[in-house]
Amino acid sequence: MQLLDGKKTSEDIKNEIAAEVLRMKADGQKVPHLAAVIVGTNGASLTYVGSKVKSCQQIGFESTLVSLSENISEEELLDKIKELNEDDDLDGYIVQLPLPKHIDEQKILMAIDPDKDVDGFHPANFGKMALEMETFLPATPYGIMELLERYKVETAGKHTVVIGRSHIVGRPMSILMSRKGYPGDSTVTLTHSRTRNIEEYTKNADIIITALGVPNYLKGDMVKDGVVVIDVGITRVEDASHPKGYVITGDVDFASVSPKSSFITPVPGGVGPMTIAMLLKNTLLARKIRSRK
Ligand SMILES: Nc1nc(=O)c2c([nH]1)NC[C@@H]1CN(c3ccc(C(=O)N[C@@H](CCC(=O)O)C(=O)O)cc3)C=[N+]21
Repeated sequence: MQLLDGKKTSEDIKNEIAAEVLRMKADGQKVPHLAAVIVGTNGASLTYVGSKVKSCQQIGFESTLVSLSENISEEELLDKIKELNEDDDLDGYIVQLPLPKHIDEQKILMAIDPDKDVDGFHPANFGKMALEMETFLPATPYGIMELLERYKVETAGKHTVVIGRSHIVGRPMSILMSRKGYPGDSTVTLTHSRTRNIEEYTKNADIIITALGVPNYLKGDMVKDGVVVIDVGITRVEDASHPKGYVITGDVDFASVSPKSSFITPVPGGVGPMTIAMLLKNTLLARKIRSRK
């Protein structure tokens, strides 16, 4: 069993980006500028946005945090988005999800300028991804592809089973793994809440990618020997014995699954940190594309 160390790999990637930022500076070029919009004060969202800002400082990016009230109207948020689209100094931004219920998420994501959509959530970018064109790949799936590549995990002709069909993880992941080239060329099954007898798929999978948000869902008796397991789940489970009052728990029952696996991501320290690194990589790409125009 080998750990796919997302913490270390994300540090490697950030160091690579930092070196490139230094070169840009030495050339007198503008450094990448990323903004994050956060509506309300969800604890997990704050943690994520906080580490994004910290990472920007670490690698020499400019960053802006746009903190908005939980009670902001959809119209006001759309005005803010328009402002960010028109801000020539800004290379890319994300609108942290989920948004409060009174705001139509789809409408907001559609309003983001696709050239600044470093999350890769806009339909134009999602379409480009599916058609194998150059674009911003959604950060979490992109991070998983990067982990597979850096650890030289074989994917061609393998049976990949994705659990979960969310627009930001499961669905794009299923597309990326079936795309031509490496990592990809996989035969993909996309399973979800309406799938019957899911173990029949997981037991026959060479690679399993779980994006469910159900702590410890995948058990050792659901997988075959030698399986590659990617755990996208990050649920805060209350635990009074820990200083923060919770533990971050994945979708995979690590104790029973890891002995049967060839490669496996830990939680925390797996896919999560990779997501942030790839968001930064997308922002670097956004800056490069904008500097050509
Ligand atoms: N527009 C948008 N884009 C996103 O990419 C996006 C989003 N909204 N909304 C929320 C989810 C979640 N997400 C995480 C990223 C990093 C960690 C991460 O670094 N996790 C650490 C643990 C951090 C902790 O202590 O909570 C780890 O797994 O090791 C977690 C979660 C990005 N998301």
